[in-house]
Amino acid sequence: MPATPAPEVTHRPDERFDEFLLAAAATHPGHPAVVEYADGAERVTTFRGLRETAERYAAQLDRFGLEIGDRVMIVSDTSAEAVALVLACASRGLPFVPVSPETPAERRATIERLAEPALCLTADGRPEGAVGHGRFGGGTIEVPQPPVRRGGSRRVVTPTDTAYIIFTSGTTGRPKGVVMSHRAVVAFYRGMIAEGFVSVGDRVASTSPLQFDFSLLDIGMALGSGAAVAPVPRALLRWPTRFLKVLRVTRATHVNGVPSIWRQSLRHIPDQLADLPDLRGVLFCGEEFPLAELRHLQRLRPGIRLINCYGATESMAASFAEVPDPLPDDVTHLSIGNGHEGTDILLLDAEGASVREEGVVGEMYLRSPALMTGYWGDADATDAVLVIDPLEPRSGQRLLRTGDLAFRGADGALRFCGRRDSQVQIRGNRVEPAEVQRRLLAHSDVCEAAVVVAEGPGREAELCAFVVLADGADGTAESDLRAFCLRAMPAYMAPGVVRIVDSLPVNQHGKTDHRRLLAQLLADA
Ligand SMILES: Nc1ncnc2c1ncn2[C@@H]1O[C@H](COS(=O)(=O)NC(=O)C[C@H](N)c2ccccc2)[C@@H](O)[C@H]1O
Repeated sequence: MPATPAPEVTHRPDERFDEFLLAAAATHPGHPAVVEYADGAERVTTFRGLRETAERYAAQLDRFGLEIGDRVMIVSDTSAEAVALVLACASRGLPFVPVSPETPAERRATIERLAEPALCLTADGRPEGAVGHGRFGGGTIEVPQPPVRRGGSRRVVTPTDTAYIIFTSGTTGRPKGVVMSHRAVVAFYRGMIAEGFVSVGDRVASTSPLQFDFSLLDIGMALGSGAAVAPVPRALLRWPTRFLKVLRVTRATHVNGVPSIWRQSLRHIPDQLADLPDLRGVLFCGEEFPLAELRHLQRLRPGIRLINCYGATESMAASFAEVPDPLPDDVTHLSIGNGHEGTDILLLDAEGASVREEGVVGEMYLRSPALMTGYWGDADATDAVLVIDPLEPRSGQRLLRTGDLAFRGADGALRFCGRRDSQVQIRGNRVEPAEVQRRLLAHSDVCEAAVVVAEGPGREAELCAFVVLADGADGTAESDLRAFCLRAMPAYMAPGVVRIVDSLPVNQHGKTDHRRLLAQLLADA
């Protein structure tokens, strides 16, 4: 008798963010919703427990008489309590603004100045003095100096109201607040759930900080499917043996994260990675996964499902593409697909005309119901990226101009090939640093590479490469790597500087930190 498929979760149209995430509480109340790692053991919060805690927090929030649209800043990593508070805020139409506890005080103050939250709640017991500052935990909220009630005119929360604001780095140094409505997030969640990555009973390990929308993807992917999210404690993530222990103890069936989270395990404890009993899916995003590392992961975990998720915070994400297993040796670029269900990614040339030919590079524009409302308090920056449909301007429809370059493969699917704004002219020739990085990664002795552009007044732009060699490849010199590039690309594309280093710095989101590499270069100049 074939096993009857586990009954999936039923959703209804235009659910609020919290209604979407708690839908499974109606059909699977006793199932795990959040599985935390606590002192070597798992601590389970069921969907019923999560809903009850969210209701307690909502009742606590009601005491402050806030108005729909008032912001609540939440300073916490992902946890059952933080997810419950996020759900409570969403149920009252209070946009949450997640900030990591390790955020430097100055940046947190900047975000607070921009967002002007009515409440700023931290997870730990630190008593906060300022008005509206307080703490949350165990279903209670304590604010020594509550905000002044301002009364208001709003009546009900609508799908176009703001669910959250994520502050991400802005090129001008001023953080940009990405405003996401209930409708946009739930539209994205529906598109993602339709891909069928996880199902009831699965456990999705989440490795991104709550302030990074990747964590919100993990929470939506898990809870929206009736599965559990298993937050990996930030302090353990950087130790491969502890990271894998968390995955083992929480019985993670799926792990979501940026590519760099796998680097140390692949290098130093591949056998432990091979032995994890429950792992059957990995979703990665945020930057390209070095292909040698990806192939290594496939060899260690035969049959594992690898998903390349592409997208920007302005739409949470945009596409999912399965990595072929095994990844053919001649593949140099991973497919990012053509947009998840309900979206379409256009490829346009500099004149705004569609690019259809295979292999021709264009810029991606995203047509989607999951687009952000705009940047918080910055209409000009919003208009620069939410542009009128270039194919039909009369409609007034807005598309996200991604700033990302791609080309179509023989299968018609898109391949990411760098950022428009990272292109540089070297001796009059256009160069995409990502292409030089990819060439270096193709060297069998190279396991990590990054290419930055050193430029300044009165000096030629110069490509500088930072390379981490694979274990045992000590004989390879910088000159060998430069010669390797020259064998496949014109001289102006070969990096003028090649630095062999022990590791590459990553930023707070786990992505290669190009700014730090540049600073290193300038400091040594
Ligand atoms: N799979 C990729 N290959 C290659 N370059 C990529 C890729 N995913 C992004 N990127 C790059 O990262 C940029 C977006 O950076 S971001 O705004 O900080 N957001 C993120 O990185 C995370 C993103 N919001 C997200 C969250 C949750 C799931 C998926 C994606 C994109 O515009 C791309 O340039």
